[in-house]
Amino acid sequence: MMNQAPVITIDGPSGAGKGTVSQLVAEKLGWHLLDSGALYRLLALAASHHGIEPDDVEALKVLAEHLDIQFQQSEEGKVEIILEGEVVTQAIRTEIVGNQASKLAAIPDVREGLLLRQRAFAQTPGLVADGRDMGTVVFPEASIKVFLTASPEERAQRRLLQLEQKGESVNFKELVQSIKERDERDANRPIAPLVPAVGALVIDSTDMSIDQVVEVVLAEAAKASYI
Ligand SMILES: Nc1ncnc2c1ncn2[C@@H]1O[C@H](COP(=O)(O)OP(=O)(O)O)[C@@H](O)[C@H]1O
Ligand SMILES: Nc1ccn([C@@H]2O[C@H](COP(=O)(O)OP(=O)(O)O)[C@@H](O)[C@H]2O)c(=O)n1
Repeated sequence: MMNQAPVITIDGPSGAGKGTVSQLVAEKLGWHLLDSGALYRLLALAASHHGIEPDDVEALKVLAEHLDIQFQQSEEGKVEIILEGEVVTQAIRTEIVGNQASKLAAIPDVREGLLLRQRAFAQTPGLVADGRDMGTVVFPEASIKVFLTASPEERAQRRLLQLEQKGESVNFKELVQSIKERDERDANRPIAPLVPAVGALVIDSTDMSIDQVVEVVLAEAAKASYI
């Protein structure tokens, strides 16, 4: 499928900073944003609401194709995520939902069910897409592909701070373990595994600030004359 609008893909493991960087780059460019992980998280939450078991592939595929979701801009400019009429912006961000999402994301029919929905985000003036397979599968024609990573300990530390800021208490060792398990599952699944796309710019953000990472991506955008 050819996408008319330019696309920047930012893939990588959990806690690498994809969501934060994608949002800042999209704001700077005035482009749309696709948080593809949110779709897998929403599917996991919806499946649990509907009592659909992880092995009921047919029901999961139908659910993926018909997920009733909305991304609504609030008055303060924040995006609220609505699932079947209920605000779930925070509810989808727990480690439990992330883990469940990663299990469902290994099912080929589920990925197929979400594919067209993701491609539909590629609208003018452009799209910044964040996930695991944005550059490899969903937008293989993307003009700029980034693979953003950081050490597992650094990613767990960032996630810890993020969860603590939200008032959640988490055990650091369990978090490192959970992140490593999720990385392993995402990287070793047979379909759309987490790997850098051919030609991707690999950024290891372990010792970089958010602003430094954003600068590197914007420099690529400038080279492509998007700025
Ligand atoms: N380079 C960085 N240095 C320090 N903290 C970062 C960096 N990038 C992201 N963070 C923080 O780490 C947390 C996880 O980032 P997030 O964008 O949610 O990662 P991802 O989408 O890859 O899972 C956030 O609290 C974010 O502010
Ligand atoms: N494009 C994508 C995005 C997410 N996912 C899956 O969905 C899970 C949650 O994604 P996420 O991007 O919200 O996770 P974090 O990086 O924020 O922890 C991941 O662990 C992946 O298994 C995927 O398979 N493909």
